[in-house]
Amino acid sequence: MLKIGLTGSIGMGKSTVGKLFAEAGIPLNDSDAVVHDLYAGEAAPLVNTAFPGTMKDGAVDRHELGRQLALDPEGFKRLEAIVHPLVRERETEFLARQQAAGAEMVLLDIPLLFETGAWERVDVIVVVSTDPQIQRQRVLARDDMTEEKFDMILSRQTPDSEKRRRADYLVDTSHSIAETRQRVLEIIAELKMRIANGDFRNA
Ligand SMILES: CC(C)(COP(=O)(O)OP(=O)(O)OC[C@H]1O[C@@H](n2cnc3c(N)ncnc32)[C@H](O)[C@@H]1O)[C@@H](O)C(=O)NCCC(=O)NCCS
Ligand SMILES: Nc1ncnc2c1ncn2[C@@H]1O[C@H](COP(=O)(O)OP(=O)(O)OP(=O)(O)O)[C@@H](O)[C@H]1O
Repeated sequence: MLKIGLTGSIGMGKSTVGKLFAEAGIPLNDSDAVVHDLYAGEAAPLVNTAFPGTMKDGAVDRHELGRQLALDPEGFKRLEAIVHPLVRERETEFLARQQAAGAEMVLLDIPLLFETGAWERVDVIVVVSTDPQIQRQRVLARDDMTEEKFDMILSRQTPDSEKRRRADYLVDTSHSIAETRQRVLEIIAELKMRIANGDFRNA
């Protein structure tokens, strides 16, 4: 089973591209979605112990957590020590399920693919990118986003230039969704060909 790692900096279009792979029939594990799910229950008491006042009705209040982290960015280390092992467990379960189902390839959407060393456990790296102006425009258009928060998140992520350099495949999201979908289908077709050619030792 081929493991494709999907990554990209904030606002580059990673989630959108992940969905396009899923629509094309590739099983997807979305780490940001897993975090959302964990915050809705399982992880909430743990996060609240480390960051008092961040639990509301049994779930993590992301706005309050984001506010506390903006005041103390060092807190990310404590938060990641709680969240990342749980995310990793869910990923392992996903892979076991897909392997049992006989999937030919799967997509792991991991925003921090390079930062956490996850790149070492995937077979192929797909990086989603666009130019910095489009990225900034997209992100600042979101509710609950400020220049400060955007800059803080960017500063915690591997630079786009390095991501592009380390990519096996690049998806440029500067144009229409239709063009992006074409690119995704092209990558899938090429990977299927490479699997058939025996290019990957794990697939
Ligand atoms: C800081 C939090 C509360 C902000 O929540 P919010 O809903 O406002 O933003 P969202 O989760 O959609 O993330 C916005 C962007 O920041 C990126 N991001 C999230 N966490 C991190 C991090 N620890 N380091 C760098 N970038 C991060 C996301 O990939 C995305 O590009 C939230 O992102 C969080 O709890 N992060 C810690 C968990 C984590 O490390 N997630 C990364 C994927 S496993
Ligand atoms: N060709 C395109 N491909 C992908 N996204 C596009 C494209 N054109 C416009 N967009 C828009 O750009 C935004 C990208 O958001 P998306 O949530 O996919 O980014 P992300 O990289 O996953 O962000 P984050 O890292 O914050 O989770 C969406 O609003 C999407 O509709």
